[in-house]
Amino acid sequence: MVAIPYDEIVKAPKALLHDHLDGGLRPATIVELADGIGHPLPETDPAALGEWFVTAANSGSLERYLETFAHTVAVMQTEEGLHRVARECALDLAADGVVYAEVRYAPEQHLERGLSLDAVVEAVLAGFRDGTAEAAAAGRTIRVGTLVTAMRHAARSQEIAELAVRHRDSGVVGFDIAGAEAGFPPTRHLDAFEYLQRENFHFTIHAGEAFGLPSIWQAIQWCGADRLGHGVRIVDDITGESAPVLGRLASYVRDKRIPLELCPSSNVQTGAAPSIAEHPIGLLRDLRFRVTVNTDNRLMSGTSMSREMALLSEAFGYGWAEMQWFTINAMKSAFVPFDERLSIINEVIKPAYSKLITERPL
Ligand SMILES: O=c1[nH]cnc2c1ncn2[C@H]1C[C@H](O)[C@@H](CO)O1
Ligand SMILES: [Zn+2]
Repeated sequence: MVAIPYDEIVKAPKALLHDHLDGGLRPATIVELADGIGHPLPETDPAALGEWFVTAANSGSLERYLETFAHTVAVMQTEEGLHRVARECALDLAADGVVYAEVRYAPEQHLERGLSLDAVVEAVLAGFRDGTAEAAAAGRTIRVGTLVTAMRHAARSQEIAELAVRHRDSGVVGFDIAGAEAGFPPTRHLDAFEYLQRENFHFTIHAGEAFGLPSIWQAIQWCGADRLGHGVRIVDDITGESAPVLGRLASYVRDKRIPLELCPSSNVQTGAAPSIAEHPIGLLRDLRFRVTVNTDNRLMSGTSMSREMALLSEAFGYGWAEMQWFTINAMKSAFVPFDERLSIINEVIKPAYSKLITERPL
């Protein structure tokens, strides 16, 4: 089985739908910003801090994995901090060959030093605009859309949904709920989802990661989610080894082409999958669910979009055709308008992959 070399994956265009802004900081930036505000860190050497995040997040439990965010959220409490983190995020994704990204974060977690919700959103949007412009000037075109997240254990989702809609014309392309899943079903936030539907807005819901089918069912059938954040436990509704049989929910998800935002490394860390090689992405792709590949938290997983693709290529023997399929699936499922999606597919993704397939068949 031949895997695509990592360096070549970096050069190929990739689309990313599920990446947390507060899960993707550069370790050196955390050290500098933490120093400026007197926030104590477990490690002060950037390389050691990067390793600390990955080790601490390797807990096998979503709840413990989420505890590591205390150190990133702490340094994202000022306009300068938020702007810097967003700018660097756009630059890092562009350098990794990501041409389209939706990056999410929860504004309600960034109010500790007196910022308003709107000020948080504006600082992040400005950071993305500046990072995107710098990347373009260096010859790397990336489009970054923001998803505004509400925390599922809190009770601010209606307010956060309204915040997202208020900024829809300046870069916020969707809404999400995140945080611990068990005990916090998506239906707690039904008012917010119904409001978003009335506003013709888009949303995804973290579901089917640390909790199973009931969470996915509620996200889709009660809340009307456009996509599933993770959704990996949909495999619990698929039986039969040699000839898979889909239950009613799995059939519905596949029939309706509901996008699954799968995050292989993150799923291994939180215990949602035993290993990359045994990750349900193999089965779900074979069954032609609308599978997309994502990073979730680049810092906590020590990963990147290229690394996730490389791991899958090694584990499943995926070549350019599969990588193009994942990338087009993501672009088809993006929350930006149809014409923008189509132009990235037809003018950026397809030409690049046909060149790769011809010049370097893999
Ligand atoms: O994979 C995840 N599942 C649930 N919640 C998550 C995941 N990754 C990050 N979060 C949380 C922690 C962040 O502080 C928050 C907003 O980005 O979302
Ligand atoms: Zn996530």
